Amino acid sequence: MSMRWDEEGTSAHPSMNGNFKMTIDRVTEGCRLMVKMGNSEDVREAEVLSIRKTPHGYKLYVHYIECNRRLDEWVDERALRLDTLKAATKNVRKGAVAPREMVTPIAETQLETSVGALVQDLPQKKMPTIQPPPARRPKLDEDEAPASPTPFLAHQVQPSTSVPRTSGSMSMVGHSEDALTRIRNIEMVELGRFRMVPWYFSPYPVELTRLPAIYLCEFCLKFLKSATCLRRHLEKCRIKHPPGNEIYRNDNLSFFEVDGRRNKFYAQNLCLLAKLFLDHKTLYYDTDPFLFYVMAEKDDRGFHIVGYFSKEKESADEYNVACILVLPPYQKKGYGRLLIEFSYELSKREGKTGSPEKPLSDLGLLSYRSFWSATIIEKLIEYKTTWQGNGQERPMLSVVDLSTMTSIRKEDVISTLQQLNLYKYYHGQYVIVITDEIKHVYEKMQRKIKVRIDPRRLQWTPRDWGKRKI
Ligand SMILES: CC(=O)SCCNC(=O)CCNC(=O)[C@H](O)C(C)(C)COP(=O)(O)OP(=O)(O)OC[C@H]1O[C@@H](n2cnc3c(N)ncnc32)[C@H](O)[C@@H]1OP(=O)(O)O
Repeated sequence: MSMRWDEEGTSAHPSMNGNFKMTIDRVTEGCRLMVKMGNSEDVREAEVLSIRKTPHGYKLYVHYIECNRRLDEWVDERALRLDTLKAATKNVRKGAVAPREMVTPIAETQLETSVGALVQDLPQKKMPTIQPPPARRPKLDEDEAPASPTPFLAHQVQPSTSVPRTSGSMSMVGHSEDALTRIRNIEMVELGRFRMVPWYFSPYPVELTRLPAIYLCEFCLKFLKSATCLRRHLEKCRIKHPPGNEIYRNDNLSFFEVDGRRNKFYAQNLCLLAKLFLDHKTLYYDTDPFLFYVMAEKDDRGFHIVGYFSKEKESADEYNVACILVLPPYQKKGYGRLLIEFSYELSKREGKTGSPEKPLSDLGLLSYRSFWSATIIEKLIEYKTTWQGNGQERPMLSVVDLSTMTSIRKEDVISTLQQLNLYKYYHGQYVIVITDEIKHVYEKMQRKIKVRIDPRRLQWTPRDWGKRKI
């Protein structure tokens, strides 16, 4: 449900009539109401996830219904359409959200903190105190830790309910409904020459969640609390590329294979960073069973991380990608497609078919659909145009053939053909139909794809992890 703020008219805002004070008191975590979105004139139905009292009134963290969580935001109480309030239907977990009266008002100076044009006017977040979790948590260096030690991660991200897998770079389970992990906790990340506004929660040490920005070494991904600490770190840090073997280089683009067991520090830091932009994954600290394929761009200062995908050393479900990410400054430029293409090149070398771990995010689905379509259409067109059968009839091309040629799992081939409307039931069997229209789609796609993976440049031999110690 969405409407324009203008159409509704600010005069209808309940703050204009006398019962505003009374109504705001009825707003609780879990309730729903119409809210004016921060960066537009749209008004959408939203769920209130958290409420803070500030010297200027209330701030509310809201999730817009049927929208991706990366649009969740802190809004001013004036953005609320209080006359549309619907009481909370589900029980808010005890202890997950601080009752309003327990929240300390935020100092005015803190509210005005801003770092660069990208920073939103967010209050410093004060999380409710939760029992500190058991072992294995990322740590700030001793000399970099804040003077007063605070409980570490305010939340153990590993879900307590039963899960199919309890180790891994990230699990597909645990699209957390916990109020705490539904709230973005890091305001800004500085990585190399970029500043990025995170999309989602990531379990960085709680000390860092109170800062206007956190600073990451772009080569080893160590997180630091200030630009000064980063400067000091950079004087010592000798690494100029991701750890592990460089297994591919074409012009200035490289891929490094990072073993999650041998390079635990890097792998964990990579997962923490990635979680800021991955919503539907839960972070674990056991990176041993994973390999991380990090794509980096080279210049005279070193290899700068662009994105990565992780892959289980041994996947019972034959997944060839666990998590995939392109850092926001590099998104929508074709790098996601390159990562996906690379993952299938690895599968081809392994002589296997593969598929990404489910569920896919909205952007993941778009990217995979686009890659699968382009790859399958390419094979169909190649097949149609290159057949030299010396007058013999062309043999039928099957779904299994397409799957073998591309390493795209059979089910994904079928769903792509269906989506492209190329899979038809004809005379009692399914046949693949290549239309003229699809040739135009193919030409358009070819024009769009600027860079591709060159398989000849891949220096990599698959390993049998079953025989090795993971
Ligand atoms: C298995 C899993 O891990 S699923 C999780 C996937 N990862 C995430 O969601 C993390 C956050 N998102 C990302 O990191 C990136 O958006 C990725 C990796 C999904 C895609 O990377 P990008 O470099 O942006 O993708 P790329 O530029 O190659 O585009 C690939 C296709 O997706 C489409 N696409 C990508 N982003 C968008 C967007 N924001 N809006 C619309 N279409 C988009 C592109 O148009 C393109 O399709 P086309 O060639 O038909 O035009």
